[in-house]
Amino acid sequence: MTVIGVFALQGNVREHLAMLAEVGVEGRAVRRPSELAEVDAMVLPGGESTTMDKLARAFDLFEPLQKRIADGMPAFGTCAGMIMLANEITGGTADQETLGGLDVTVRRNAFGRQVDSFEADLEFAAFDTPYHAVFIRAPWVERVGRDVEVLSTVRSGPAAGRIVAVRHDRLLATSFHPEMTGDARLHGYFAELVRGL
Ligand SMILES: NC(=O)CC[C@H](N)C(=O)O
Repeated sequence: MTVIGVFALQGNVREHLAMLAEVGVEGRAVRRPSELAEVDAMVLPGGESTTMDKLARAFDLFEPLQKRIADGMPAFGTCAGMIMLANEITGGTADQETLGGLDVTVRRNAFGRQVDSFEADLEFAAFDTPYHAVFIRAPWVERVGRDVEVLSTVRSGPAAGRIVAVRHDRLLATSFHPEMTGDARLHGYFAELVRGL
């Protein structure tokens, strides 16, 4: 039975667990290395990436997480979670570190201060109908490596063309919060990826 952990030191943990339940996967909150050792994959939620970085280190989760990801554990990073997975970030604080693994450069708070949050309908090749996405002080992807697949971009407005969902092998990342709108299709997509291994 597949078990997907949710990084539970910060962020919308309950909402992600509810989405995983909806797509028929056992979800489990992960706060300790011993809990990480028991899951097949991880969701890294939104929140504040600088705080997540510090908390992960304070709870001795940073290195075990980094190692599991480097060893091929699937991970789904959303918003701050996307930042945590990125190999490279811009707009970070001087001492901010990421777990890495996802060959992209991500710009933090990219959509500008005046647009703290917004919603947009996105197209995904894997879905028949648009996916309604909620962005909160969101990052965007500025560079993608050769093996990274762009899953979705903003369709209109000043940020048109900006990359907001990517997949790199077993790593999936979105700029937005897929746990907030009741649409479990991205969690379903991730669960399929994990089950297919
Ligand atoms: N909603 C979010 O996760 C915001 C991300 C936050 N701006 C960061 O840089 O970590």
